[in-house]
Amino acid sequence: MFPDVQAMNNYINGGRGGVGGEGSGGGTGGAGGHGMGPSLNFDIRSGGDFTITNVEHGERGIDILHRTVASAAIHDSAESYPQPRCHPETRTKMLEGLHKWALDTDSKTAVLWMHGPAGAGKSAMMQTLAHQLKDAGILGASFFFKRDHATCGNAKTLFSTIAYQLALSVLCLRTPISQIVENDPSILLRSIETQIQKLIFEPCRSHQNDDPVAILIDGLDECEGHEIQRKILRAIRNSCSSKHLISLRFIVASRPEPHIREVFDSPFYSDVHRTLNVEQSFDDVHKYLCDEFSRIRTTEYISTPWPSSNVLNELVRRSSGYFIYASTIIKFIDDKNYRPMERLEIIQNGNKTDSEAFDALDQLYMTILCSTPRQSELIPILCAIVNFDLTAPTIDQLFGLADGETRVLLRGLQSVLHVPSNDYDEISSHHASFLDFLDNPNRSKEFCVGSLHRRMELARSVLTLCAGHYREIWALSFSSLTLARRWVSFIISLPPSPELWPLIGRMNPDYIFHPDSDLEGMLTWLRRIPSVPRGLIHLWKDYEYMYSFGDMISGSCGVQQETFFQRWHMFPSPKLLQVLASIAVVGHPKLSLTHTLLDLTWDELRNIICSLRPLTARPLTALPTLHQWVSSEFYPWPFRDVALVYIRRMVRNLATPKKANRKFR
Ligand SMILES: Nc1ncnc2c1ncn2[C@@H]1O[C@H](COP(=O)(O)OP(=O)(O)OP(=O)(O)O)[C@@H](O)[C@H]1O
Repeated sequence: MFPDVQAMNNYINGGRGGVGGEGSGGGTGGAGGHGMGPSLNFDIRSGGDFTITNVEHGERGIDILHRTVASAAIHDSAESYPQPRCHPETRTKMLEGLHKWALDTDSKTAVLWMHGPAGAGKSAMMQTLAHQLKDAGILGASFFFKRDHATCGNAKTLFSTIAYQLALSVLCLRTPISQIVENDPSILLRSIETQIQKLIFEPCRSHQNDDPVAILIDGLDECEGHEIQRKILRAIRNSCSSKHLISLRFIVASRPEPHIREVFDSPFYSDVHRTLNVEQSFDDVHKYLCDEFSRIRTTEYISTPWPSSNVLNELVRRSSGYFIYASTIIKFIDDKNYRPMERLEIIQNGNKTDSEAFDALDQLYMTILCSTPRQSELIPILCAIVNFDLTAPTIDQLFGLADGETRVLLRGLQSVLHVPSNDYDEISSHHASFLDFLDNPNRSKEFCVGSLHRRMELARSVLTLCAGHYREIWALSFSSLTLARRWVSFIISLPPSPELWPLIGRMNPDYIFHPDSDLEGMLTWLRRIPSVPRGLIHLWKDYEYMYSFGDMISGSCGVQQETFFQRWHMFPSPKLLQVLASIAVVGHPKLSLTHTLLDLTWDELRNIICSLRPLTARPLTALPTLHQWVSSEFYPWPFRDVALVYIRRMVRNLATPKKANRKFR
């Protein structure tokens, strides 16, 4: 299993019909008895993230597999639209070479590593290649990693997503892959080595397909964790040693990060892979710019020849042959809020002295930022965008701005930022290089958001927001949840500063208890400084205890509830039993739910849970397990009470119509 994965497998078995009635004499049989509804068995494993797999009895493996798929990672996913694609007649040679290699059944190599710097055009090539291979009928699967994305930013579903696509694209693999999952659905929660082995290599070893099958993995460096990235490469390599009836061709694209290069350069990979460096291409950029300017001329009814060939050549030179520069200036010039010719003039008037690849890009970003009004208000917003994934309304709230103000402030940055027109998608950068640029003081100078001063300013805004009321609708938006989850890691990345203590002490715990909150990290951070008030450490120790309480229960070897209380000569209060029942039912990271549903203040909840600390701190304390709390014969009523509170709440929610068009994730 992945480390830190919590999993719940629900096995849902179909209902049984009642026995038939008895016949009497020569008459007809009596009516059938009562049937039994479906039964639900669940098994819970502990860890960090939580995955629920409902396995319906008799369900096909392919359907079980489908539910784990990271659909946004697939090359033609609607969720990730628009994906970068190569402009027609660009990168043709490299694409042809890749195509040929993927088709070559005699090739000695089974893995190709495509590398190139940020913005070189790797993803655009991988997208284009995926479509070409699909048309040629040899695309087995694709997976496009996206940094920090919930499903595409890590490797948890990499091989199940690939296996699912293989089952659909290679006819002879459909039944074996489906059968493997059907026989053992827990395969989807195993280590990546086991998954690749069982879901991909074993079926390919025993089934025959004449054509090779290509598997494209883009942006390996965007997958969370260097060690996982290495593991993926090792797992792929291991497969090359065994004989398959189906020839698999892996194309892996990434930036040339040292830890990835090390794996490919090691003897382990020596004779099974090829490399392809995505190099600069001035001709391709020239072609792209010519075509794009011609398109803009037509759509904007510009009759004069524009731009002149000198200007065009200068732009090509400044791009250093990389598309990131070219595509950024086209987005800047093609902004429907402005006149294209004036926009091009702004670009031309930027400082022209540097020729290094990304100096030109930096100048471009500088020029774009300098052309925006209200820069001093813009910088804190950019700092928030660099550190968190946020929607425009969340940013309005974070900085106490009037509704819609963030959109107004970001209007001039459309060429570098994607600001969705709806209120529930997060603002993102068109290209990661813009965020890298903003973070680096040597590059972005006065616009830099990576300085300590800027980050402290953001920390104050975040903590002030988190000290306030937890608004339910606001809290349901994905971006505010991201903020609530990530604020701890952001704060503890700062050097400790006394000016933050009062704000940290005033935080509303609704923002604290989330599945990914690093409370231990926060406490370590606070303890590092001798001047931190003791009361603050005490408060956070309590929070940490409250948060870890559920873990203690689930990790315990288990004793009966009444044994537990008798052992410590304790007579549990009704409230304590209700709190335990609620934690057992909704889980400990969701303490906010227990606090709201049982109508307890945070101080009350803290006192109740922390009253158990002296008992659980004693060595060899065995706590009842979750199951024992829930099924207690000695104190059964708190569970009944809690169940009633929850049912009432659910009925009330069902009776309240939801706001139309609001997207909850
Ligand atoms: N051949 C091309 N034709 C048109 N646009 C391109 C081409 N190649 C890249 N681009 C554009 O250049 C920008 C950067 O390209 P891309 O995202 O593919 O780079 P990358 O090498 O994958 O970068 P990173 O390593 O940062 O992920 C994108 O906006 C993309 O649309």
